[in-house]
Amino acid sequence: MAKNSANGEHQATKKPPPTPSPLRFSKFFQPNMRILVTGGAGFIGSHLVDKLMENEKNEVIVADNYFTGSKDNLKKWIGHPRFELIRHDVTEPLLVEVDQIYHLACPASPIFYKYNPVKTIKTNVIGTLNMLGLAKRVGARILLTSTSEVYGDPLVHPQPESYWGNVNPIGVRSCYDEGKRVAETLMFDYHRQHGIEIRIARIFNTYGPRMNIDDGRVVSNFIAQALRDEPLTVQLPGTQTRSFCYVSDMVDGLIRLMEGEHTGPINIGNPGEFTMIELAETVKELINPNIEIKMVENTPDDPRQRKPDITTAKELLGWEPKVKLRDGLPLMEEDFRLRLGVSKKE
Ligand SMILES: NC(=O)c1ccc[n+]([C@@H]2O[C@H](COP(=O)([O-])OP(=O)(O)OC[C@H]3O[C@@H](n4cnc5c(N)ncnc54)[C@H](O)[C@@H]3O)[C@@H](O)[C@H]2O)c1
Ligand SMILES: O=c1ccn([C@@H]2O[C@H](COP(=O)(O)OP(=O)(O)O[C@H]3OC[C@@H](O)[C@H](O)[C@H]3O)[C@@H](O)[C@H]2O)c(=O)[nH]1
Repeated sequence: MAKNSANGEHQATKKPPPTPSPLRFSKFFQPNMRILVTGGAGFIGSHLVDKLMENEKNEVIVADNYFTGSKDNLKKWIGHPRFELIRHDVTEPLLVEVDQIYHLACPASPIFYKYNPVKTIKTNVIGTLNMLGLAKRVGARILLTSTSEVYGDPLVHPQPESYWGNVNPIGVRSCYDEGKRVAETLMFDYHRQHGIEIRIARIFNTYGPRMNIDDGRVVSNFIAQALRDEPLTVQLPGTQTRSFCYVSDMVDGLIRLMEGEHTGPINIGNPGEFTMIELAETVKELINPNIEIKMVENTPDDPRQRKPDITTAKELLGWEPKVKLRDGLPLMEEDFRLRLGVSKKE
């Protein structure tokens, strides 16, 4: 068992970080916090950018290759003096002077991460190496958005951070879940070997406005299907469970982790657990009671259960989610209605 890693006990021999720019000590220059968000044009990333931009002391730089993200998600910030957007693939090195790095860049929906698995694993491994190299060079603190998928098809339920997981290393999901596991390893090796300040969030299924309409993940699929009067496609057996976190809660957890004193890994997710049949029934009840629920084939290695143990997040970050599924779904419905051009029937 890992020795309580969530308590930040992996301190090891620390080298001092590089000396900050002389401007940092200038009496006349009050520098802002310069923050890089990789994958900031995506779903969680763009909500994180919105929150970071609310603080006038923050300058935000987004680096994204637009594989699953879009400039549209950031349109309100383009042209803002504290905001910069760079088309950049994290598998290539990046040199920017920053104080913090939120490293999110990686396709997250299974249909997208399986589309080009070699690219997905390169994004996780080479992309994380590049961002760690940057953190080392400029002395930045770096937060990795890891995933509940590091627990694979978990044999321990709910999943605490101390659980090492049950992952198929050669399956069709491995490019993502093994990729994230290696990314976590790299984070800790840079921390132990080079004294880099790291933070690791293990994110559980997150949903909310701005998800791609055809993203392929279950909540966006069901809402889009309900609004298009199409059957809700529950993949067999339908008894598999997930725990869904609303995006504003997620962003709050990520910022607390970055600003706090603990390396993690820390689970960030909502412990409310639902079977996929229950989720379909809830969407049907809330959005379109006339819709059919259809059972369809599943894909290999689909985890049968998933629920975060968030004791660590509560204790170390003072964080817990506030938005219940029944309250979050209508907020997402509103956004999907606008984008699909489907108005509510009176
Ligand atoms: N949403 C979830 O339920 C969830 C759960 C666990 C972990 N995560 C993690 O959170 C992060 C964000 O997820 P999301 O749901 O917002 O996904 P998303 O697909 O909406 O966003 C990912 C962003 O990364 C960009 N990107 C992908 N590959 C890149 C590359 N090589 N270089 C630069 N940019 C690249 C995409 O264009 C996109 O803007 C990911 O790291 C994901 O693994 C998400
Ligand atoms: O239309 C659908 C889509 C999906 N599903 C089911 O819904 C469950 C959740 O599937 P999703 O594709 O939304 O997401 P998964 O939980 O499999 O993976 C996610 O996990 C955490 C993150 O790292 C990623 O966002 C993603 O990999 C699965 O059991 C899947 O079989 C359906 O029943 N119907």
